[in-house]
Amino acid sequence: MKCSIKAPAKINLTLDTLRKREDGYHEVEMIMTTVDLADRLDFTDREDGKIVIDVSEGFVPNDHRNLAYQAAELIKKHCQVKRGVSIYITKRIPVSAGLAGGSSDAAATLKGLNQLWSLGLSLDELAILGEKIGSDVPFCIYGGTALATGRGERIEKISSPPSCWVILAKPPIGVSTADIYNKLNINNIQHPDTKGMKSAIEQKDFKQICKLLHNTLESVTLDLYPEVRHIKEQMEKFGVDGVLMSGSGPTVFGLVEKESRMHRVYNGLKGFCSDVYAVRLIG
Ligand SMILES: C[C@@](CO)(OP(=O)(O)O)[C@H](O)COP(=O)(O)OP(=O)(O)OC[C@H]1O[C@@H](n2ccc(N)nc2=O)[C@H](O)[C@@H]1O
Ligand SMILES: Nc1ncnc2c1ncn2[C@@H]1O[C@H](COP(=O)(O)OP(=O)(O)O)[C@@H](O)[C@H]1O
Repeated sequence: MKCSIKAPAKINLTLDTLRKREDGYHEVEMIMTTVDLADRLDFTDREDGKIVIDVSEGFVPNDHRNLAYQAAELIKKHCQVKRGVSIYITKRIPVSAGLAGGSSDAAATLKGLNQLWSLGLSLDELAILGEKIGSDVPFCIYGGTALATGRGERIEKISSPPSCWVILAKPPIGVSTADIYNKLNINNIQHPDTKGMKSAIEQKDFKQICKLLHNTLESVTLDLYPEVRHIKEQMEKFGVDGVLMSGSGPTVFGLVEKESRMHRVYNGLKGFCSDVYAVRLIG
């Protein structure tokens, strides 16, 4: 038995940090949406009970550190499955980028094994399993567009924004999410207008969506890594309609309505940044 699942990347249209919690996590409020840049996971059933991971990119761990491995182990134990699985991950989402690549692979693994082993779990049950792996995993289970609260694991689906081009540019650095949250000064934050963004999305008001893009982690990463600030400035210079850093970074995304403008921004960024993608918003 075999099956394949796509694992799309996410971007944060807003990311608000409300307070630091006693468990070390931050209470957040963020609007996330999926883009059509995706990893692909191929699952093959094994009779020997083992979980075997192989990844197209050699530097991504293929052992218990891989979030897909953790997801497979978790659902196998939860449902007392005796069978094993080989998982081949074709990576297309850049790693440690703020695009939830690992979380999306974990979510795809929960969904893929639910299908492969005919476990009959609902999306809500998969999301509850997923939050044990990481705060972004429940969102990746549902996909689409959502308001995420709590530490990011409480998901309320909202309507889709109007589709547009999304230019993603990642400088050649990896950012630690824990490090960025730790360096955030919680008493000196400019909060996004989350409600305003939600209603701009409902009204499919592209201009207002671009105006309200805001991420409280952005200034921390921009101050630490000037190359991220440089990419943001270049995106503005090439004429994107809206620009923001995704998650804890370092990927910066630009929203563009017109295809001709998308080509101009893409080509301009390609001149000095090797990791650039032009994709569609699919949330
Ligand atoms: C910042 C965001 C925004 O979508 O995305 P990425 O930049 O990772 O894509 C998320 O909040 C990241 O979610 P995720 O990557 O799943 O984080 P987790 O594994 O749960 O947590 C990693 C570490 O980040 C910090 N953390 C995470 C989530 C949160 N609400 N508060 C935190 O303080 C904690 O120090 C935690 O140990
Ligand atoms: N399947 C996976 N794909 C990518 N990275 C993974 C995976 N499993 C574990 N990791 C590890 O998770 C860390 C964060 O990866 P990723 O999810 O790409 O970042 P982010 O949360 O910033 O989007 C990296 O250190 C990477 O080695």
